[in-house]
Amino acid sequence: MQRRRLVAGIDSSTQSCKVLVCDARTGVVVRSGRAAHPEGTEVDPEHWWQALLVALDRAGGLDGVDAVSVAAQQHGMVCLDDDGAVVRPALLWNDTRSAAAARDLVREHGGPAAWARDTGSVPPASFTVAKLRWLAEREPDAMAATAAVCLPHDWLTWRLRGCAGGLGGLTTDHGDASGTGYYAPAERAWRPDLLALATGRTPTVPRLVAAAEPAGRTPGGVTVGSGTGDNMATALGLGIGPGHVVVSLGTSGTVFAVSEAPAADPTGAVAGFADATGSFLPLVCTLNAARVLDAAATMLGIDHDALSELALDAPPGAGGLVLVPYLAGERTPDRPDATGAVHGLTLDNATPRHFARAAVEGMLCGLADGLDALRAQGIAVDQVSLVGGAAQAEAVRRIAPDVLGLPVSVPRPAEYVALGAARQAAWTLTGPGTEPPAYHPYPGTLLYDADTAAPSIRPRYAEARDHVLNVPRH
Ligand SMILES: Nc1ncnc2c1ncn2[C@@H]1O[C@H](COP(=O)(O)OP(=O)(O)O)[C@@H](O)[C@H]1O
Ligand SMILES: O=C(CO)[C@@H](O)[C@H](O)COP(=O)(O)O
Repeated sequence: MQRRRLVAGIDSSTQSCKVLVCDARTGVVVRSGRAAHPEGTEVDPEHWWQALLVALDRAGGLDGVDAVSVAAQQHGMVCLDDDGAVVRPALLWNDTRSAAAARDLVREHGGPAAWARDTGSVPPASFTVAKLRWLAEREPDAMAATAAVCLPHDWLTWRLRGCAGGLGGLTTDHGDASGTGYYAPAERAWRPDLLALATGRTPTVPRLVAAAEPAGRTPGGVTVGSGTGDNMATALGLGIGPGHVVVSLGTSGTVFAVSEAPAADPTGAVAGFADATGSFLPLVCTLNAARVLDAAATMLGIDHDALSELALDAPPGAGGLVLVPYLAGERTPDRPDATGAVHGLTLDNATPRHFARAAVEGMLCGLADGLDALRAQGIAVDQVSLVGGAAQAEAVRRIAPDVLGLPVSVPRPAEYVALGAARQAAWTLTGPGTEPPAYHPYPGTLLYDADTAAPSIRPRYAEARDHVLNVPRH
């Protein structure tokens, strides 16, 4: 009898590292492990590596595993010197200190329309290109010491491969590369001119590896897939097709779809990413999702289950109380210096339950704006799937259809980023020219419908949001 083949998928996201070891053919999870990442928007990549080793160990290691792939938080700036050592802690996607650098770059390369045309996106502070410009201006010695620049998943993939080939052995995939700001998704090629514009130099960038192509092997001989960004991996894990939109509520809130055509939104709301299969992944990202609920629960001194119960005990619209959720600044809309705000407070709605409801509604309204931005780019929206840590809250699932204006399906809670990475690893075993295996490992998707009696929540939110956005920048 043939031995069952196993694959490992790794999700190195903002808050933690998760590992799934799965049956290569079906995606059924055989074993799993996780480990926490440190807090903060600037992190020494060594912490990710150590968390990966712990999570992998908890998942039983790579024993019997035929292939492994890493998916990770997008955009993070990992700078390496000539010897391959990390030059300084990585600036993460949610670090906004590069906001002015992003604005300068947009102007210098001819404005938003030119960036959208050339790279599919108008780079905000989150993109690697803006972080590199910040580095060149603020830490020129670190920039001078930077011989190569790569992304979190590139670096972890290289470490898994024992750093084989030195800096020249670094690899990436087209999906994650499309979040750098120096890559053209429509041409599937790097834009060294834009890297030079940001840095004044031409550091080495990783070799682009196609979908289903291996990046190499671990020292123990396990095949290593190209890996990808965490959102691209979610799309692979869910196996989404045209018309199917995903709303992911992790540290970031993302709204995305798979598309056959590259996006180029000059308003900057939609990032025109590539996906991990050779297609495209138009995506809207907010800086404020699960942590808005974390903060609301902390403020009320309760846990997530109690927050969810309270929110469901308050009327739709929270009696006019509106929470604008820009707690970490915001990326969409591009207001890195914005702060959160509470509007419409009255004696009647000044209760924990109204506040809990306003937190859930405010977080979801940010994503509903994202859905509108995707539609404005001609993306069909027939169905919405809700995933990520905050999708586990019953209040989020039940309120989401009212705010998003669509029925919402909630796939069984699972680690879809890690599952997508595992699916990519399995695909690497069959190689280019083949289809990825069909994974249906999680029956039990729940469908939530809109409450037809719910008042419209979004107009009030839009009023409060615009009030916040109209506060002059200082
Ligand atoms: N039941 C729940 N209700 C609301 N939020 C939750 C719940 N369970 C987990 N979370 C939140 O989800 C977040 C982690 O989600 P995850 O998708 O793993 O994030 P990331 O991929 O960014 O690391 C944390 O902020 C956590 O507090
Ligand atoms: O910046 C983006 C997408 O452009 C984020 O979605 C990051 O990729 C982080 O993801 P999570 O840790 O929130 O999953």
